[in-house]
Amino acid sequence: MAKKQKQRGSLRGEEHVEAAAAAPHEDAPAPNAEEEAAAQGAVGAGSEVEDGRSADAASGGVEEGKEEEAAAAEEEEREVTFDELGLDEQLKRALRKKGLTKTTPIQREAIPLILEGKDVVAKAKTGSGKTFAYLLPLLQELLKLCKDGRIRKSAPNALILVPTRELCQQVYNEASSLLELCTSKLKIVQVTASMSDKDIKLALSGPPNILVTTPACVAACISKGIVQGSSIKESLSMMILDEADLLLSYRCEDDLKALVPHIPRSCQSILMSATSSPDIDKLTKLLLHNPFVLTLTEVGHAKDDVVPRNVQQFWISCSAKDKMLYILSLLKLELIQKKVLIFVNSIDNAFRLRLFLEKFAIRSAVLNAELPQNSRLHIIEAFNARLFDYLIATDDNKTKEAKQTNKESKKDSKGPRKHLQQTLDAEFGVVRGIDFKNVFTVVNFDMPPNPAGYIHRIGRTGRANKTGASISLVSPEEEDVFEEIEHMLQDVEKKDTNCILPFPLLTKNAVESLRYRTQDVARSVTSRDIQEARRQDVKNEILNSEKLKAHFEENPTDLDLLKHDKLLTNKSIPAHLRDVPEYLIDPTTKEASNAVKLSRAAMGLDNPRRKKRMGFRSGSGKSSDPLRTFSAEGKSRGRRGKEREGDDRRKRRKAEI
Ligand SMILES: Nc1ncnc2c1ncn2[C@@H]1O[C@H](COP(=O)(O)OP(=O)(O)OP(=O)(O)O)[C@@H](O)[C@H]1O
Repeated sequence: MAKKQKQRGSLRGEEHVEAAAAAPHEDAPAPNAEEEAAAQGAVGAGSEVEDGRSADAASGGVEEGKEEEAAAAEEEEREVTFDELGLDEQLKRALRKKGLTKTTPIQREAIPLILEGKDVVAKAKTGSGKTFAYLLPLLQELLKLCKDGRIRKSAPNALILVPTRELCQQVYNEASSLLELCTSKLKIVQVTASMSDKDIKLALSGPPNILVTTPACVAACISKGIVQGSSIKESLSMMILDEADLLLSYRCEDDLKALVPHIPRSCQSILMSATSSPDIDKLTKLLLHNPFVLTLTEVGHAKDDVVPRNVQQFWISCSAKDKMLYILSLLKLELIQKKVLIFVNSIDNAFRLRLFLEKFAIRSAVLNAELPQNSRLHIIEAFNARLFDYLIATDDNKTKEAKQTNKESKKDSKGPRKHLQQTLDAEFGVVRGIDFKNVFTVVNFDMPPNPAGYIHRIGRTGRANKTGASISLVSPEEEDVFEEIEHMLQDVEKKDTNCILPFPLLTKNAVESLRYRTQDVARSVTSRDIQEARRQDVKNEILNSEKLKAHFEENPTDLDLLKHDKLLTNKSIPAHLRDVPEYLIDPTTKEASNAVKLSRAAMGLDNPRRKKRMGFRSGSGKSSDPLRTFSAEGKSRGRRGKEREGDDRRKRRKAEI
């Protein structure tokens, strides 16, 4: 049962439990103390990042009962293993096989409550392991119903609702990877609005035990009669609202309201969220019954309510037009740790940045809402597998461009399609809950529109207790939102000091030494180049996406065959742009850059065997290259098919040269 929960009274009739968090679990592949020190020396020189627990002790305030509090904190920080939570033997075995033994704080608190059958609202910071916190008890409950022969079969028994398709895929993958390791079988499917009604019907025939989907998609299934409301009422035992703080921002309210009449009173509902907001209260009232509210903070260190303690936050003040210069300095002088996720606020900016970096031999990929879904998933998986180090992402589908393109695509939808129609996916969300693996640095090239956006962006690093850093490039026009973010962080930390520190490793000299080259190159990236690159990228990705879909389903580890960071232009890069001459780098910058490299080596990030250990195959040769063996005719081809393939291959080689 949940350890050391403190009853904090009642919140509008709900039981409110505040559970203090434990120390970092050892299972998370966090760097060891030396690595950590090296990393901090590199990125955090001169910073005042505190240890959560000592800060907590200092700010504890109340003299009385200090000892008691310390004892309670010690108990709270005790590591709890999955074995202690009363989980089913097959789930415990599956977790062991995945190398997971110790729970994260949210898991050790939420799992027992959910296993008791309670409705639970769980709020815990990004990357804290909320997915397993609900998946494990959910699977346990369904395995038990199956075993007891009490499973009802007219519709899915459990519904997991998430805001975006990317999250559907992610949750589906997590659950499937556990189920594959269990002996009893449960059927899980994901359906999204991108599927045809026929495919959805097929997926739901059976029916599955678990359905992972978006509120919009499930509402559409009910209204089209693909799923009968009465069947849901008869079968549904559990419903999860994951990333609940984002569900309403994806305009899901009406869809969720449409679902309410079909949810049986007996259904257990769980709501997971990374932040608190009025939206959460709204959803709680709409869908949960007298829930336990779990709010996870790091033993009184409230800052960790929103930003993980292991993430150091920095900022750099610069004009909007100097941002290219600053990002180039950070990357080219190797002052930040890879992998790097760079956020921009528009797709054009993303391509402008990609083209600009490319001219300095820095390869990156762009992730945005106009790419086909398969490509987006491949990009995320390839980035996770360390096949490239820099990913530029637009994180919001409510950009000016999105509104405009959506309007245009509606207008055009009946007419013939000229060229390639670029539609933005309303269910797209890059930042939103995506579990990017091993991102060390998040860069806000453009500042997010609000503090919530900042929290979700920063949450892509420092996941599962790993070390991370964030750097925000703040122009004078963005100072208001930056102040808002700082105030929000100070408010939760209840401190006057700034949580976001000036980035200490980039000197004025270092920046100025690159100015001359940067200005020239930045000017050479024209709007026409950007439009062309953008159009070409979508076109390539659509082709790749269709061709490779089936192949990747069968060979999920062949990711490196799809190069998302391929050069957009085929001009060769002059040597003076490719390498920064030694004489331009001042001694301070050289020292800082060496420290970053050292810390990278200390963390084993340069070790090629590491990739192998992660289970990813390297280029597996011609025969398994889907781009070389695919044909529009399918698997069995005659001579004509082979000839055509040969032609394609020749053409492709030509195009690649
Ligand atoms: N007990 C554990 N030990 C080690 N790693 C874990 C454990 N539980 C989860 N993880 C890993 O931690 C990472 C983050 O987990 P998850 O995506 O569930 O976080 P989250 O709280 O849902 O984050 P967000 O709010 O950003 O969506 C994942 O890579 C997951 O595999």
